[in-house]
Amino acid sequence: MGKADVIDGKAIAQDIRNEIKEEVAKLKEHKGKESPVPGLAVVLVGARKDSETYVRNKRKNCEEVGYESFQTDLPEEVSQEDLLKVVADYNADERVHGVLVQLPLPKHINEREVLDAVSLDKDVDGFHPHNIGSLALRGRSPKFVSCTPKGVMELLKRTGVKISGKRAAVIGRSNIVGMPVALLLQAEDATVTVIHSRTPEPEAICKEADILVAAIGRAEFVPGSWIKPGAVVIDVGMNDVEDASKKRGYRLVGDVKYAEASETASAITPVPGGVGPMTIAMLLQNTLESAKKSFGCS
Ligand SMILES: Nc1nc2c(c(=O)[nH]1)N[C@@H](CN(C=O)c1ccc(C(=O)N[C@@H](CCC(=O)O)C(=O)O)cc1)CN2
Ligand SMILES: [Mg+2]
Repeated sequence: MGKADVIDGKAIAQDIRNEIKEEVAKLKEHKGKESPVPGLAVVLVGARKDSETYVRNKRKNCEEVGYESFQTDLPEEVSQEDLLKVVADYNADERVHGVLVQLPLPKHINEREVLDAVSLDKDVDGFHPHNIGSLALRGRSPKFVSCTPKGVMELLKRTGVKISGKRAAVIGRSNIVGMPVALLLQAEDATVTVIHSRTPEPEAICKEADILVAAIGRAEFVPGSWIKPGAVVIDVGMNDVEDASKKRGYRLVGDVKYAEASETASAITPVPGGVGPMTIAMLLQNTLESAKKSFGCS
């Protein structure tokens, strides 16, 4: 296929888990035999297959690095009040250093109120408005950066991509990916343009971008002809496309036409195996940071 280097998010995420595992072992040595370990609590509402898979993977990854994990499964019809009570209990639980509610939530739940209810000190998803808002303010840093945007930045850093002074384009302006990624790139001194559904001539903007981040959730929206020669392409999209030849009846594609873009880019993330695996690796990293603060060793 193309000439671009493949940015192997799966392998980088494994490196990060190995690093975390070592740190947890050191933490245990440092704190002695009776030492507590980092703890992550996940709240899952309803029975969406995809959410169940992500939550199962979070648990598996916690086990791999030596964390304790806690999980509460609630029925689809759970009341707002009962969900908030579970969050409040985990907020107060000393064994727990990170609390997250798996998204999306059922329609009758007020998602904003739920995200606001997660303790700022345990907001390892970084979805609390205080954490997201701090990204936008110079001189202020969030306690936690949300996992997918943090994963994008980590992939760029670990691949040795220079960000300062570069032009970046971010396609998509969602609260949990596009907007924070744009702010993080800007904080690293990139000149960032955010492209959304009303942006005139997105193609012209993309063609100028040294770093292109696609996060709109539209299957293969970006053709290879939009890529600047030598650009680094980070594809955050995870779109299901029907495919009868696959066991699960669909295959996963990104927001970028991968084969075409690989001909022009210098480096590109695949889907699957690019940004996706970094999300949980960054969640583990945030949980470790939180635990270290609570143990007084950061
Ligand atoms: N509370 C949260 N909810 C959701 C988040 C989140 O960060 N916090 N992100 C997504 C789901 N997610 C983790 O929760 C997640 C999504 C995808 C992957 C991943 O590894 N994807 C693989 C492909 C998986 C597949 O084959 O289906 C990849 O891209 O290689 C990990 C975590 C929404 N909700
Ligand atoms: Mg800031």
